[in-house]
Amino acid sequence: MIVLRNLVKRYGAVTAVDGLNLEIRSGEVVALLGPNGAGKSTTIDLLLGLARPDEGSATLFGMPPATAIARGKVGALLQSGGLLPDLTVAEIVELTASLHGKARPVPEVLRRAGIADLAKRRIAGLSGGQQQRVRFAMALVADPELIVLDEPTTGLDPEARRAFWSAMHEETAQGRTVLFATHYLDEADAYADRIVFMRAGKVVADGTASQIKGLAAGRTIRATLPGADLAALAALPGVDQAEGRGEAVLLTCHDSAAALRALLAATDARDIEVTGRGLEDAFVALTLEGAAA
Ligand SMILES: Nc1ncnc2c1ncn2[C@@H]1O[C@H](COP(=O)(O)OP(=O)(O)OP(=O)(O)O)[C@@H](O)[C@H]1O
Repeated sequence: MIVLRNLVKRYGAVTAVDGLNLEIRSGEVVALLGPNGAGKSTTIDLLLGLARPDEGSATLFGMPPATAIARGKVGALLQSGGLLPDLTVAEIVELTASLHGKARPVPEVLRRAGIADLAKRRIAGLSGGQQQRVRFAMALVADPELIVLDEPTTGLDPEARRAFWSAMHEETAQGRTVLFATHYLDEADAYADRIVFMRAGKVVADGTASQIKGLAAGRTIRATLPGADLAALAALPGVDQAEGRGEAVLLTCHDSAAALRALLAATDARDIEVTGRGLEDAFVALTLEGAAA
């Protein structure tokens, strides 16, 4: 559905996107994650045809982006712009609908975006979060097969974020493909089937949330073990490092199952907890790797 081949975009001395390759298949929900300035928004601009690549190509549905968009196959929610302040909420969504051959009924779309009660309000008087929901309604109204969202929940309060994702869930249950850029690790973890991690204009990791978390290597075992011999624990199979914490020990492991078996066989450890690393650890690890490179 989306094919990006060797995409390069330069702004003067800055290479915002640096030889990016990405394919997204129909029905996938993909998060584009990465630190500030990684090139997420530029990638979205290139795939929507809003910026021209210096090298490489972007195709949507096998067509140039502008053609796919003109056919109403793509709905997009961008970070800013796109709202005419003097129109009412219903008017701007109707105007967007009128630009497309097929469109969903406007009242249904306003309900889905949680703004049915704002239909007669002028855009200029809305809060930032309410305007963001209007953009969401505009993205949905053409009944697109692909929805592209650049940081869709920025400016939304926690309840509005939850409502937004619940609405998105209903949309994806109908088989839509979604690509969203986000800074919120919990959103990528909870809502994406696949996370594409970008850094310095390149894709540096691509997989399910648990595969990406796995890149922050290993799990931690915590157990109560008074008077532990830390050197002996560090030498157990599967263990990389052993640290003391009062009466407890903390084992960093590359193979937690082997470490657990050995720990139980060799010691009287009790109150044992095994925890995986989170997406935050992976985010920091992937970002720092780049800083060191
Ligand atoms: N119009 C522009 N002119 C000059 N530089 C730009 C322009 N747009 C982006 N850049 C630069 O390209 C790089 C990538 O920016 P981009 O906005 O794509 O990153 P991002 O991952 O979306 O960041 P953020 O998470 O902060 O929104 C940054 O260094 C940015 O300063």
